[in-house]
Amino acid sequence: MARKRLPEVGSFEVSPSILSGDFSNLQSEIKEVEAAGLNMLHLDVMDGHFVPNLTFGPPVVAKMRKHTDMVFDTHLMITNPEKYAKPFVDAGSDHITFHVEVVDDPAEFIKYLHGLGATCGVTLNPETPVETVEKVAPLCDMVLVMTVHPGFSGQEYIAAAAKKIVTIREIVGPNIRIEVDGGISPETVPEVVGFGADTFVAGSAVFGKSNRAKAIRYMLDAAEEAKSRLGK
Ligand SMILES: O=C(CO)[C@@H](O)[C@H](O)COP(=O)(O)O
Ligand SMILES: [Fe+2]
Repeated sequence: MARKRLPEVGSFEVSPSILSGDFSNLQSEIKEVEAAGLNMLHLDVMDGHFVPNLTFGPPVVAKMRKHTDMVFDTHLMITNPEKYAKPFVDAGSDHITFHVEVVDDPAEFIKYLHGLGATCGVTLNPETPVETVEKVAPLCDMVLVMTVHPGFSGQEYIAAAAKKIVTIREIVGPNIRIEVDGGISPETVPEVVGFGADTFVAGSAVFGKSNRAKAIRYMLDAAEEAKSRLGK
């Protein structure tokens, strides 16, 4: 089967974060969410410098790549994304999200990522003003809004940070995905759908549950219900 690409806008997508999965059993964790019909897998890359935690690098991505055609939605929480983007793409990352806080020329970097054949996204920490992504968000394929301080799964959703989605939706219009990451669950999904998000990263709310297919269904149902209720 051909490798998937970031889905066009028009659908709600759950991108389950493998950070909450069982790292000793990656193959079966991936198969379970793929069998539930998901298109994307969220890979949280941490360097112990930009964030106070460490996860994995390109060799692990290459091993995971052998087991799935899902879009590898790679969230680089690292100080030097310019240095490591290509090794991740070579290892099988389809989509690269970088933090605006650590890139000097985001527009140039977006051009570079597209040149590597990847789709790309910019993201910003909860305390980073939305103005920092104003110029470059429209150049991306998806914008990621952090609703926790990056570094760990299982943290509480920060509603004040989620409100930035409204402004970002105004900036990018309807044709670019807005992904939200941190504390996303069937309880918080309705609010972010109301703000304009369509792509939901979920660690604890998917891999933290024993029945992952059911957890994913709850999340997508909550999004669809919010959409009809709000007439979106
Ligand atoms: O980027 C991060 C954390 O830095 C996230 O992707 C988390 O892994 C999401 O986990 P939950 O908040 O959904 O448990
Ligand atoms: Fe993430």
